[in-house]
Amino acid sequence: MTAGSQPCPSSNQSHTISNQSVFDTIVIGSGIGGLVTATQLAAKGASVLVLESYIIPGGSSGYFEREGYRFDVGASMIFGFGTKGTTNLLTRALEAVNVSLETIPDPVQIHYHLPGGLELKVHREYDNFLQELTAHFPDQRQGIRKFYDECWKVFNCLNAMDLLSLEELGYLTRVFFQHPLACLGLVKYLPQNVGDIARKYISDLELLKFIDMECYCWSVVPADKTPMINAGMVFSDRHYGGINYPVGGVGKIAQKLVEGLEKAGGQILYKARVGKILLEKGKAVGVQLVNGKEYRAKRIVSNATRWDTFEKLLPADQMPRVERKWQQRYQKSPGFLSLHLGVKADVLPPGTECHHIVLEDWENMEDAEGTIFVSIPTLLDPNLAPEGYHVFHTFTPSWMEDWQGLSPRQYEHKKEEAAGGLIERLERIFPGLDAGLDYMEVGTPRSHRRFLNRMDGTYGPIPRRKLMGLLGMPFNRTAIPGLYCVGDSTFPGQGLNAVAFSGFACAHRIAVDLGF
Ligand SMILES: NC(=O)c1ccc[n+]([C@@H]2O[C@H](COP(=O)([O-])OP(=O)(O)OC[C@H]3O[C@@H](n4cnc5c(N)ncnc54)[C@H](O)[C@@H]3O)[C@@H](O)[C@H]2O)c1
Ligand SMILES: CC(C)=CCC/C(C)=C/C=C/C(C)=C/C=C/C(C)=C/C=C/C=C(C)/C=C/C=C(C)/C=C/C=C(\C)CCC=C(C)C
Repeated sequence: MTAGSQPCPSSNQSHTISNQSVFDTIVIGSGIGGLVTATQLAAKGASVLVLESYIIPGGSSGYFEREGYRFDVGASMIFGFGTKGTTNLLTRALEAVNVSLETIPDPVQIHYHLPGGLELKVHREYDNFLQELTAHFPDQRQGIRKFYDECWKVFNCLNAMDLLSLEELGYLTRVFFQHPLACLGLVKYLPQNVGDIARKYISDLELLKFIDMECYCWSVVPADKTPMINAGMVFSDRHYGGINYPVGGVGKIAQKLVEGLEKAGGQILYKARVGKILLEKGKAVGVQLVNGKEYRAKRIVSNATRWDTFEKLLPADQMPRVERKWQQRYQKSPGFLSLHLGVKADVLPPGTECHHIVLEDWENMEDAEGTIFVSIPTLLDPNLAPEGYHVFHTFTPSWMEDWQGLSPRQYEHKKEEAAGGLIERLERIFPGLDAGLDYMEVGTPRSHRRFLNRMDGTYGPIPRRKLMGLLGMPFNRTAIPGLYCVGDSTFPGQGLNAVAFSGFACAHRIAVDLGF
């Protein structure tokens, strides 16, 4: 990825910001977590300034354009655009600032191509999915139904209530009186992981490996380390609100949120890289950009990862004890090696689905370049590529260590070699892929660190060992008064709908703190 032909940011990108001495809130970073916090607060009447180091908003949900193709940089399978219930947090976040986005329903969440010829589609229709899975494991029929039905129990609890800050006693009391059973249900599942529940119902080892993959492909850890609350959301919402792709690409979500933010009186500044969070008497009072410019606010929110926040924006040697403890529980997941491909349309057989997972040997599921993810968004929105071509985003876990200490030539060579290996493996599913290539741009964890500002290019935090479900994930307040975190290193973790939740919660907590 190079910055060369990035799209221009929206119109008011002059570097002047209204002459305000102290904002109610400054948000560092315009990922979806940061933007949901900002829009929620602006909608409540708070004065908000978002500072984004890049030239467009969105972070991992951004995009870039090359030769008529529009590529999503990271997030590609979008939850949270449902039309009913309370868990459709992206729809709600947009609505709160009077904007909306057209989306295209995806009939199949994932087409799995797994070891031993296990070919399987997760249909939007729950019963169709269960039928297809049961056809592969007929003697596990009951267990399959019971396991996935238990995931629905979690989802139904969440989908019954307003989702706001669990750090705010008034909300907790209200929600408990309104939905006592749903709250008790969630309390029961908060410390649990998927693996233990799956093993209650399922005995077939291959099926348990499949459940591992069902978790791994979004949580980057197997079922034993994946919190049940998150699985309840993912395994049910894909059949409830569904997976829906934004018309115009994933980048539109952030663009619309910015439009809503500005309509509500909030401001955003691009190319504004925060170098330091300013503290006075131990309290966060402002930020300093790397160019020396300072902005002050009553509350500071960091949408940078926890590692970036507490090791770079604040002095690493003064890290609060709770943050050290958090680092003992969670580590950085690998980043991704991403191939952004433009491919001739005739490579794809009719009926090809948008999202694919490819793995040849169960032993390699968690290895670097083990599992391959493919997303072909032009099957839903053809306007993202020139006529007759598709966008073909292929990515696979990859560690920063493998890309360091290389000369520019070695780095380019290694990228080409890795891309060649992935394309060769994908030829089994998409014969003619290599010959049909029209364009290729390769991103590595180094690209993610450079363009998304994520330490080591990580996808996000993963437990170092089996933890008690979600109980170890911090909420939005931090040990530093006046400083909050939002995004995928806060409860409940990775995923656009998950970071949208963290944004709702963070804004709610700040609004109560500031008396809005
Ligand atoms: N990283 C990936 O490759 C990837 C892939 C798929 C999905 N996702 C998803 O993307 C979401 C991440 O969302 P998020 O809200 O946590 O944040 P994010 O990482 O998407 O966005 C953070 C934003 O903060 C900006 N930023 C960081 N440090 C800054 C600084 N010092 N000054 C100014 N700006 C700064 C970055 O440029 C970025 O725009 C998660 O849902 C994750 O699961 C990520
Ligand atoms: C009061 C009392 C007593 C109590 C209380 C209790 C309570 C209330 C509790 C509550 C809780 C809550 C609210 C919670 C919440 C949660 C949530 C919201 C969650 C969410 C989640 C989500 C998620 C996880 C998502 C995710 C997703 C993802 C990550 C995705 C990804 C994807 C990918 C990567 C893809 C790829 C693939 C291909 C391409 C194939």
